[in-house]
Amino acid sequence: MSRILIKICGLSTPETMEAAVDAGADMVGLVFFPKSPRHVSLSDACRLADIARGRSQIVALSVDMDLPSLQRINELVRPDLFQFHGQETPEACAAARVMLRTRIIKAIGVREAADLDAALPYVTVSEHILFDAKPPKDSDVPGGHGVAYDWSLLKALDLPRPFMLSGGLDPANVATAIATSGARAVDVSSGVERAKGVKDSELIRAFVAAVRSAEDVKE
Ligand SMILES: O=C(O)c1ccccc1NCC(=O)[C@H](O)[C@H](O)COP(=O)(O)O
Repeated sequence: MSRILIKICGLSTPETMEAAVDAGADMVGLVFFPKSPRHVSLSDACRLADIARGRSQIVALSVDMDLPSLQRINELVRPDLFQFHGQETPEACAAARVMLRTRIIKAIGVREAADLDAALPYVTVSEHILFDAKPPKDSDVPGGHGVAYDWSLLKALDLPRPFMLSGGLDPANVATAIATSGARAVDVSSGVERAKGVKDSELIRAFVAAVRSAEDVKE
Protein backbone atom coordinates (compact mmCIF):
# COMPACT_ATOMS: atom_id res chain seq x y z
CA MET A 1 0.00 0.00 0.00
CA SER A 2 1.38 3.47 -0.81
CA ARG A 3 2.22 6.01 1.88
CA ILE A 4 -0.68 7.40 3.89
CA LEU A 5 -0.68 11.08 4.84
CA ILE A 6 -1.00 11.67 8.58
CA LYS A 7 -2.29 14.87 10.19
CA ILE A 8 -2.22 15.38 13.94
CA CYS A 9 -4.60 18.21 14.84
CA GLY A 10 -5.02 20.48 17.85
CA LEU A 11 -1.42 20.59 19.08
CA SER A 12 -0.92 23.21 21.76
CA THR A 13 2.37 22.52 23.55
CA PRO A 14 5.99 22.51 22.31
CA GLU A 15 6.53 18.97 23.67
CA THR A 16 3.64 17.39 21.81
CA MET A 17 4.35 19.42 18.66
CA GLU A 18 7.91 18.08 18.72
CA ALA A 19 6.59 14.54 19.32
CA ALA A 20 4.25 14.76 16.32
CA VAL A 21 6.91 16.14 13.98
CA ASP A 22 9.56 13.73 15.23
CA ALA A 23 7.19 10.76 14.83
CA GLY A 24 6.76 11.66 11.16
CA ALA A 25 3.39 13.42 11.00
CA ASP A 26 3.00 14.93 7.52
CA MET A 27 0.75 17.72 8.77
CA VAL A 28 0.29 19.34 12.18
CA GLY A 29 -2.80 21.40 13.01
CA LEU A 30 -3.20 24.53 15.11
CA VAL A 31 -6.77 25.39 16.16
CA PHE A 32 -7.86 29.03 16.05
CA PHE A 33 -11.32 28.80 17.59
CA PRO A 34 -11.74 30.26 21.10
CA LYS A 35 -14.51 27.84 22.10
CA SER A 36 -12.18 24.88 21.51
CA PRO A 37 -10.12 23.33 24.34
CA ARG A 38 -7.27 23.28 21.77
CA HIS A 39 -7.42 26.97 20.85
CA VAL A 40 -4.01 28.64 20.62
CA SER A 41 -3.19 32.33 20.80
CA LEU A 42 -1.37 33.92 17.87
CA SER A 43 1.85 34.21 19.84
CA ASP A 44 1.76 30.56 20.98
CA ALA A 45 0.89 29.51 17.43
CA CYS A 46 3.99 31.30 16.10
CA ARG A 47 6.21 29.44 18.55
CA LEU A 48 4.58 26.08 17.79
CA ALA A 49 4.74 26.66 14.04
CA ASP A 50 8.47 27.39 14.28
CA ILE A 51 9.03 23.91 15.75
CA ALA A 52 7.34 22.29 12.75
CA ARG A 53 8.42 24.57 9.90
CA GLY A 54 10.21 22.73 7.13
CA ARG A 55 9.63 19.37 8.87
CA SER A 56 5.82 18.94 8.76
CA GLN A 57 3.24 21.00 6.93
CA ILE A 58 1.56 23.51 9.23
CA VAL A 59 -2.24 23.69 9.07
CA ALA A 60 -4.21 26.61 10.54
CA LEU A 61 -7.74 25.49 11.43
CA SER A 62 -10.51 28.08 11.59
CA VAL A 63 -14.30 28.17 11.69
CA ASP A 64 -16.11 30.79 9.57
CA MET A 65 -13.33 33.30 10.23
CA ASP A 66 -13.33 36.67 8.46
CA LEU A 67 -10.69 37.42 5.84
CA PRO A 68 -8.73 40.05 7.85
CA SER A 69 -8.29 37.55 10.72
CA LEU A 70 -7.20 34.85 8.28
CA GLN A 71 -4.73 37.30 6.75
CA ARG A 72 -3.28 38.06 10.18
CA ILE A 73 -2.73 34.34 10.88
CA ASN A 74 -1.22 33.98 7.42
CA GLU A 75 1.25 36.81 7.96
CA LEU A 76 2.29 35.92 11.50
CA VAL A 77 2.09 32.10 11.66
CA ARG A 78 2.80 31.41 7.96
CA PRO A 79 0.90 28.10 7.72
CA ASP A 80 1.27 25.88 4.67
CA LEU A 81 -2.48 25.25 4.53
CA PHE A 82 -5.73 26.50 6.04
CA GLN A 83 -8.41 24.07 7.21
CA PHE A 84 -11.92 25.48 7.05
CA HIS A 85 -14.15 23.67 9.51
CA GLY A 86 -17.32 25.76 9.45
CA GLN A 87 -20.00 26.66 6.92
CA GLU A 88 -17.57 28.39 4.52
CA THR A 89 -19.08 28.48 1.03
CA PRO A 90 -17.18 27.32 -2.06
CA GLU A 91 -16.95 31.00 -3.06
CA ALA A 92 -15.40 31.93 0.31
CA CYS A 93 -12.88 29.08 -0.02
CA ALA A 94 -11.97 30.19 -3.54
CA ALA A 95 -11.52 33.81 -2.42
CA ALA A 96 -9.41 32.86 0.61
CA ARG A 97 -7.25 30.58 -1.50
CA VAL A 98 -6.43 33.43 -3.88
CA MET A 99 -6.12 36.22 -1.30
CA LEU A 100 -3.98 34.16 1.08
CA ARG A 101 -2.08 32.34 -1.70
CA THR A 102 -2.57 29.17 0.27
CA ARG A 103 -3.87 25.62 0.01
CA ILE A 104 -7.18 24.65 1.57
CA ILE A 105 -8.52 21.63 3.45
CA LYS A 106 -12.33 21.81 3.52
CA ALA A 107 -14.01 19.74 6.22
CA ILE A 108 -17.34 18.12 5.38
CA GLY A 109 -19.46 16.77 8.24
CA VAL A 110 -20.76 13.22 7.79
CA ARG A 111 -23.45 11.29 9.61
CA GLU A 112 -25.11 9.50 6.69
CA ALA A 113 -24.48 8.79 2.99
CA ALA A 114 -26.42 11.85 1.78
CA ASP A 115 -23.92 14.14 3.58
CA LEU A 116 -21.16 13.17 1.15
CA ASP A 117 -22.74 15.14 -1.73
CA ALA A 118 -21.84 18.39 0.05
CA ALA A 119 -18.20 17.79 -0.91
CA LEU A 120 -18.65 18.15 -4.66
CA PRO A 121 -18.73 21.99 -4.93
CA TYR A 122 -15.46 22.15 -2.97
CA VAL A 123 -13.43 19.85 -5.20
CA THR A 124 -12.29 22.68 -7.48
CA VAL A 125 -11.65 25.23 -4.71
CA SER A 126 -9.68 23.13 -2.21
CA GLU A 127 -6.65 20.86 -2.29
CA HIS A 128 -8.07 18.35 0.22
CA ILE A 129 -11.56 17.26 1.25
CA LEU A 130 -11.71 16.03 4.86
CA PHE A 131 -14.67 13.85 5.77
CA ASP A 132 -15.12 14.37 9.51
CA ALA A 133 -17.91 13.28 11.86
CA LYS A 134 -20.73 15.78 12.37
CA PRO A 135 -20.56 17.15 15.92
CA PRO A 136 -23.08 16.11 18.59
CA LYS A 137 -26.34 18.06 18.08
CA ASP A 138 -25.98 20.17 21.24
CA SER A 139 -22.37 21.25 20.57
CA ASP A 140 -21.21 24.68 19.42
CA VAL A 141 -17.77 23.32 18.51
CA PRO A 142 -17.92 21.74 15.04
CA GLY A 143 -15.08 19.21 15.36
CA GLY A 144 -12.65 17.37 17.58
CA HIS A 145 -15.22 15.32 19.52
CA GLY A 146 -13.71 11.88 18.99
CA VAL A 147 -16.97 10.75 17.40
CA ALA A 148 -16.84 8.08 14.69
CA TYR A 149 -19.27 7.46 11.84
CA ASP A 150 -19.71 4.59 9.38
CA TRP A 151 -16.36 4.88 7.56
CA SER A 152 -17.52 2.36 4.93
CA LEU A 153 -19.76 5.11 3.48
CA LEU A 154 -16.59 6.53 1.90
CA LYS A 155 -15.55 3.35 0.13
CA ALA A 156 -17.74 3.90 -2.93
CA LEU A 157 -16.89 7.60 -3.29
CA ASP A 158 -15.97 8.73 -6.78
CA LEU A 159 -13.92 11.90 -6.26
CA PRO A 160 -11.19 13.05 -8.68
CA ARG A 161 -8.53 12.78 -5.94
CA PRO A 162 -7.94 11.06 -2.58
CA PHE A 163 -9.83 12.33 0.49
CA MET A 164 -8.87 12.70 4.14
CA LEU A 165 -10.64 10.79 6.92
CA SER A 166 -11.21 11.89 10.52
CA GLY A 167 -13.70 11.32 13.30
CA GLY A 168 -12.99 9.08 16.27
CA LEU A 169 -9.69 7.68 15.01
CA ASP A 170 -7.15 6.33 17.50
CA PRO A 171 -4.10 4.05 17.47
CA ALA A 172 -6.24 0.93 17.93
CA ASN A 173 -8.81 1.55 15.19
CA VAL A 174 -6.96 3.52 12.51
CA ALA A 175 -5.87 0.45 10.50
CA THR A 176 -9.48 -0.76 10.34
CA ALA A 177 -10.64 2.75 9.43
CA ILE A 178 -8.17 2.89 6.51
CA ALA A 179 -9.18 -0.54 5.24
CA THR A 180 -12.91 0.16 5.64
CA SER A 181 -12.93 3.61 4.04
CA GLY A 182 -10.15 3.42 1.46
CA ALA A 183 -8.72 6.69 2.84
CA ARG A 184 -5.19 7.71 1.80
CA ALA A 185 -4.95 10.42 4.46
CA VAL A 186 -6.00 10.41 8.13
CA ASP A 187 -6.49 13.14 10.71
CA VAL A 188 -6.71 12.68 14.49
CA SER A 189 -7.17 14.83 17.55
CA SER A 190 -9.08 13.25 20.49
CA GLY A 191 -7.63 9.79 19.89
CA VAL A 192 -4.13 11.00 20.79
CA GLU A 193 -5.19 12.81 23.97
CA ARG A 194 -5.10 11.66 27.60
CA ALA A 195 -7.82 14.19 28.54
CA LYS A 196 -9.95 16.61 26.49
CA GLY A 197 -7.52 18.99 24.77
CA VAL A 198 -4.41 17.42 26.36
CA LYS A 199 -2.24 15.66 23.78
CA ASP A 200 -0.14 12.66 24.78
CA SER A 201 3.24 12.13 23.07
CA GLU A 202 3.10 8.34 23.51
CA LEU A 203 -0.33 8.15 21.88
CA ILE A 204 0.88 10.36 19.02
CA ARG A 205 3.80 7.98 18.40
CA ALA A 206 1.48 4.97 18.65
CA PHE A 207 -0.94 6.51 16.13
CA VAL A 208 1.80 7.22 13.57
CA ALA A 209 3.24 3.72 14.06
CA ALA A 210 -0.20 2.14 13.58
CA VAL A 211 -0.71 3.99 10.29
CA ARG A 212 2.77 3.10 9.02
CA SER A 213 2.09 -0.58 9.88
CA ALA A 214 -1.18 -0.44 7.96
CA GLU A 215 0.81 0.71 4.91
CA ASP A 216 2.70 -2.59 4.98
CA VAL A 217 -0.48 -4.64 4.66
CA LYS A 218 -0.94 -5.98 1.11
CA GLU A 219 -4.10 -4.75 -0.67
O1 LIG B 1 -10.30 20.25 17.69
C1 LIG B 1 -11.14 21.13 17.90
O2 LIG B 1 -11.38 21.51 19.05
C2 LIG B 1 -11.91 21.71 16.76
C3 LIG B 1 -12.62 22.87 16.98
C4 LIG B 1 -13.35 23.43 15.95
C5 LIG B 1 -13.36 22.82 14.69
C6 LIG B 1 -12.64 21.67 14.47
C7 LIG B 1 -11.91 21.10 15.51
N1 LIG B 1 -11.19 19.96 15.33
C8 LIG B 1 -11.09 19.27 14.11
C9 LIG B 1 -10.10 18.20 14.19
O3 LIG B 1 -9.29 18.12 15.06
C10 LIG B 1 -10.06 17.16 13.17
O4 LIG B 1 -10.06 17.72 11.91
C11 LIG B 1 -11.14 16.16 13.35
O5 LIG B 1 -12.34 16.72 13.75
C12 LIG B 1 -10.72 15.03 14.26
O6 LIG B 1 -11.32 15.05 15.47
P1 LIG B 1 -11.32 13.79 16.45
O7 LIG B 1 -12.53 12.98 16.16
O8 LIG B 1 -11.33 14.39 17.80
O9 LIG B 1 -10.06 13.00 16.20
